[in-house]
This record gives sequence, structure tokens and C-alpha cells, in this order.
Amino acid sequence: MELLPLPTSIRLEPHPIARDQTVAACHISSGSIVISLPPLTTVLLPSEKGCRCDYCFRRDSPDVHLRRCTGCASYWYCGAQCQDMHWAVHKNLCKAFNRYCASPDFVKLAEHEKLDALLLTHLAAQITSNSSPRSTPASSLSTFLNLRPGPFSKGSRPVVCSMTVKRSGLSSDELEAVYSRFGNNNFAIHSHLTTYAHGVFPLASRLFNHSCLPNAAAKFVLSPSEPIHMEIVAIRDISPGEEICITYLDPALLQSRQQIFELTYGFTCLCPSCALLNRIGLIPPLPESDSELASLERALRTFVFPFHESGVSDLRLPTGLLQNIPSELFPALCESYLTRLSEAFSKASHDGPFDIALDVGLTLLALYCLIYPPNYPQIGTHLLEMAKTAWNAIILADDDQRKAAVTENDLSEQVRTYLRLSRDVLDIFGQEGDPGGPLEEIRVLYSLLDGM
Ligand SMILES: C[S@@+](CC[C@H](N)C(=O)[O-])C[C@H]1O[C@@H](n2cnc3c(N)ncnc32)[C@H](O)[C@@H]1O
Repeated sequence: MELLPLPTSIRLEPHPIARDQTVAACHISSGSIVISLPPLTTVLLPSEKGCRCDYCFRRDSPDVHLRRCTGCASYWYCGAQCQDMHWAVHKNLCKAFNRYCASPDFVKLAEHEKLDALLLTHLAAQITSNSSPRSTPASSLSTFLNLRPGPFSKGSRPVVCSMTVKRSGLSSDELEAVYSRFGNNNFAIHSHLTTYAHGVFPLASRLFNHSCLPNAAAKFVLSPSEPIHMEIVAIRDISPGEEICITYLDPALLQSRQQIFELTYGFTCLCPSCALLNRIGLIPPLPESDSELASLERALRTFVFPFHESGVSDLRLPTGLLQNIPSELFPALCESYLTRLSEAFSKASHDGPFDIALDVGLTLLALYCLIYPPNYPQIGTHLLEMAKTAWNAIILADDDQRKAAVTENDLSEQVRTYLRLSRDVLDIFGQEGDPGGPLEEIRVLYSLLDGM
């Protein structure tokens, strides 16, 4: 089928299993935007309603004041321009919205079903506002309907707002056809790794297959008076002819992800990380004793950071180690190990002791480097948390301790090293989401360090 013109740097080719794949038509440098895409439709999570503009998704703040739609009192806008721009869509839903949300059929849905039902209702309102999404062959809706449906039918008919759907002219077969593609195609829209909305981006769904070791990632860019845009960023250099993949799930779900791919997306992932997990088979459980856990921790750090002794100034972020993981480290691949390390780091980095936080945080960094692809944003965000923890250790220490720490130059060296590594990683992903994200925090922390 005809697709919108693609950037010259990519092309669509047949894929042996996933129908088509997008490959690089030339060298694509790390940090480049592969493609920028608008949504067909979106929906805010219920927890974000009233906290973000329903059109541009900017967050309520001293500079962004939200006011309710006077018609339904359920949609919020940061100004007349956003409200005007959204009216062509919102007018198809405004009057009926509250009755629809209070209807017994809607109320009894599970939270994720409510979100999908609202997304489908928004899509119907969008179609009514503009006939082009359904009439042109290369349209966004046609692209979406041309995607593969999810592996299992959702069973029940979607509970949509009947008045809005009636106006759109969508038949119940078309509605079900759209709905059956939600599970394996929709995107979680996030800001600094926190999801706040869901969206349908048909061309992104059509173009990008999954890998647990992706070379690209999706980010979402906010602008005043414009709908959110998705940008696909190359997170490492991509060679001509190489497939461009994103990840559909957090690759850290080492034990459960294959089952989720099968149930939700209808495929078996054959990426090198999954192939290795297949070879390992059943991952041995975590040891129970503290001493065995401590030696697993030491072994993991020595494997990932072999040249790291006591200081961190020589710390490098290695890549591609997973393929050579020794068998004594297999228990570190238990999902519960990552949860355990993250919880211990999060607790100690907030409340102290900071030396424990920095110690467990380094083990967590080793695990991230092992399981995530190079420059994955989670690695950069964790490095920033490490820099902030080392900084807090300096400024919250009493005067004598602080002098000792700073004179020894150990903690300030840790702040600088983690900040530098964090900036190297996050500069590649680039600006995204709400103002004041990690790149801004890095800038502020550098200026505090310089003023020390
Ligand atoms: C977002 S769509 C990708 C679009 C698809 N390439 C196409 O040509 O329409 C998701 C679907 O693509 C297939 N898919 C994506 N990644 C895959 C992979 N790594 N291996 C096999 N199938 C994959 C699965 O059928 C999945 O449900």
C-alpha cells in the first residue's frame, strides 16, 4: 500500500516474519532524528486529566495555566489557541462525554479498557472533524487498518461513545478492526521515562519492529499550541542496510518479556539478547544468603567494570558483554535482582547512607550496562541519579566530613564522572518531554560543581 513519502535516509523492505522492516538507506549517526511523526489520536491517562492541556499536553505550571472547557468541564486547555485548535475534534464529544463516562457499561470496564475505549472515541471524534483520515489511500487511518491485528481478539465489543461514533460514520466492523490493532500497535507517551498518555501513531507502527537491543528509541516532543510529536532517535550509529528497531517493552523484563511478546504482539523475539536467554534456559534463582549475594555483586561489577578499582574516574560503559556472560552470573538475570537493587538504591539515595547508595548504585549500573543496549536512556538517567547522590553526600555531610570528602576529591570526582557519562548518554537521546528534565538537571549540577 502507498505510504506517505519517507525520509531519504530510510526505506521499507520485506521482513521474513514481520511482513516489512525499515532499514537505513545511508549511514545514520547516533543522535539523529530518523523520522518525526504526528499522532492520529491520543488520550491522557486519568491521573493526568486536569494536569495537562488536552491539546498540546503541556503541564500546568506557573507559565501554563489550564482552564476547563465550559461545555463539559472535563477537558482542559492552556489557552484559547489550543481550545480553538481542538474544538473541531472536541465538539463531536463535548456534549456526550460526561454521560458516556457515567454509563454503566463504561464504569464497569477495567482501567486499561477505559483508556482504550476513550482512545477509540477520540479517534471517532477525530475522523468526524476531518474526512481526509479515511478517504485518502495514504491516510493515517488506512495505514493503521493495514497493520496486523493483535494475536487475540479482545472478545467484547469496545464500549465507545455511541453519539460520537455515529457522527463519524465508522461501522461496527471498522470499529472492531481498529480496536483489535490497539494492543500490539499503540504507544505509551512519556516524559523523562514517565508515561502520561497513550497514542496511535500509524506510520511509526508500520515502520518499526521490535528488538530488545534496539538501535533507536521513541521520544515525545511538546510544543505550545501543537499536538505532541513522536521522534525516532538513533541511539547509536546505524549502518546502511541495517534494520532500525525500537523496543516495545522494557528489555529489563528478562524473564517475562518473551511471554508478553507472544500474548500481546503475536511473535517470538529472536534478537541476540533473547537468543542468549534461550540458550541459558531456566535462570537459576538468586542466592539467599547475604554473603553469596555480596559475592554475586562483586562478580558482576568485576565482569562489567574490570579496570575499575576504588575510584570512578576511569569508569567506561562497556557494550555487548551479555553474549559472554559467565554462568556464575546467570542469577543476576533474575528480574527480582534488578527490582531488589533499584529499591535499595532508591531508598539509600533519598535517605542515606549515601556510601551504601553509591555502592549498590554501581552494581545497578553494571546490570544496566549488561542488559540494555548502548546509550539507552535508562542508563543515562541512572548515571544522573548517581551524580546527584554523590552531590548530596557532599552537601549533606557535616563540615568536617565534607572537607575530608572534598579534599580527598573522591566524592566530587564521582559527581563529575557520573555527570559526564550521563550527559554523554542523554545528549544522544536529546531534549524531550516536560521542561526541567535530566539535561537541565545536568546543567544545574555542573554549575553548582563549578561554584564549589
Ligand atoms: C507495530 S507492528 C510492526 C509493523 C510490521 N512490520 C508491518 O509490516 O506492518 C507490530 C507487529 O509486527 C510484528 N513484529 C514486530 N517486531 C517483530 C519481531 N522482532 N519479530 C517478529 N515480528 C515482529 C508482530 O506481528 C507485531 O504484532
